[in-house]
Order: sequence, then C-alpha cells, then structure tokens
Amino acid sequence: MIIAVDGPAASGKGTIAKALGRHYGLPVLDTGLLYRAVGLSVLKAGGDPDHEADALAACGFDDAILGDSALRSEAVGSLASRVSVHQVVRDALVQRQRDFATQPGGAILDGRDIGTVIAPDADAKIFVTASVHVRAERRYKDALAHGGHPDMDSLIADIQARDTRDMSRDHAPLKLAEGADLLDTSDLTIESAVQRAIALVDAQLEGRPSGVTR
Ligand SMILES: Nc1ncnc2c1ncn2[C@@H]1O[C@H](COP(=O)(O)OP(=O)(O)OP(=O)(O)O)[C@@H](O)[C@H]1O
Ligand SMILES: Nc1ccn([C@@H]2O[C@H](COP(=O)(O)O)[C@@H](O)[C@H]2O)c(=O)n1
Repeated sequence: MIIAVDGPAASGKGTIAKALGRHYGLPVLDTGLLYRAVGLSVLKAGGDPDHEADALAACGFDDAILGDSALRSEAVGSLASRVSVHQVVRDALVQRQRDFATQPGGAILDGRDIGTVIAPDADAKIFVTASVHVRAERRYKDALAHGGHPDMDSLIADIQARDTRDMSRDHAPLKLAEGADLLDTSDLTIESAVQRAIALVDAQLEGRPSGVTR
C-alpha cells in the first residue's frame, strides 16, 4: 500500500505522514529532506542553486548529510525550493523515491509531487494545506522553541515566496493530484488533523466517498 501526502511548506504534512506511518505500520520518507540535502550541498560547495550544473553536481550528496540539523532551517528550505525547479535535479532523485514507495509492504511519502509524479497510482492521496498565516505561526513557534529570534513578517514572506516558486515551476509543480483529498489543517489541532487524515485514507482504501470535494 502506498500513501501519498503532499502540500505546501509547514502545512503539517510531515506530522500527518509520520502519524499515518505509526497507524498503518508503514515506513515514511520525507522527500523534502532530499531536496534540502541538495540545497545544503550546493551551499557547502560554494555553488549557485539557480545554476543547473551546480545543482546537479550536488545530487551526489553523502547520505550522512541527511542527519545534519542545518537541513531543517528555513534558509535551507528556500535553497531546496530553488534547486528543485531543475528537471535534472528531480530526475536524479526520482528513482530513490520510487524505490522507497514500491518496497514490499508499502510506504508513505510526503512532499510536493508524490501523488502527481512519484506515485500517481498511490492507493491513497492526501493534500494537506493551511493558511499562510497559520503556517508562519507554526514556523514561528518552532523557531522560538529552538532558541531562535523569528520575525513573523519574514516568515510570511519566505512561505509566500516558496509557495509561488513551488506552484509555478515548469516541472512537477505543487498541485492537487487527481484523486487526492484536501485536508485544511488551519483550524485543526494535530490530533484532529491526524484523525481526519486516517478517516480520509480509510475511505479512499475502501472506495467510499470521503465527503470532501476532490
Ligand atoms: N494541525 C496542527 N496544529 C498545530 N501545529 C501543527 C499542526 N500540524 C503541524 N503542526 C506543527 O507545525 C510545524 C510544521 O509541521 P510539519 O513539519 O509537519 O510541516 P511540513 O508540511 O512537513 O513542513 P515542511 O515544509 O518542513 O515539509 C511543526 O512544529 C508541527 O508540530
Ligand atoms: N517532493 C518534493 C519535496 C520537496 N520539494 C522541494 O523542496 C523544498 C523543501 O521541502 P520541505 O517539504 O522540506 O519544505 C520545497 O519547498 C520544494 O521546493 C520538491 O520539489 N518536491
């Protein structure tokens, strides 16, 4: 069984994907980490994330970088968004994601193009979203909790810039996949968002109408 979880930055898709993983007993891949690893590798190599050849060269990153806490920063998220516009970068990462998706027993992947490109035939697809303001507030709280000094206006601007780039790029833009259910978490607690996601997945697996517009 493959479950695809897509959505914009800080929508809560990773939280939901992990909870679905625990509920269904499936391994989870946060595919954004792969793009973040490419972005951070370009930075470390002194390259230009907007330059296709520099971004491609960074795709051969050492997997040890996946454990680097620097990957989680908003700055690296922005670099990831810039390298991810290059088709050559997406091509370099696609097989790794498909191998994870098709492992025996099934898998859950979260990202931007899981339901559209990586696993278009996934058994269940959820598109998680939330308002820009709510997403920025979540980042704000995260940064405070980690001892940072976040600025709400910059967080809103970063999220809007990332949304625009991710949704308007030529290759694998972020959009609602065919057959995906929309889950707006703006007014939901984590617990209720997870319960709603489980109900949507169960309904899709059983071929029942989920009660939301597709
Ligand atoms: N429904 C919710 N209510 C409140 N906080 C939430 C909710 N869902 C997620 N969060 C919190 O918001 C933050 C971002 O969530 P998460 O990392 O799951 O988002 P994401 O979409 O995977 O982000 P990324 O852009 O890093 O991929 C986390 O601190 C998480 O605990
Ligand atoms: N399947 C994916 C996943 C991510 N990206 C790009 O990486 C950026 C960082 O992703 P996070 O989920 O960690 O926030 C994101 O803004 C996308 O540009 C992607 O293209 N495809």
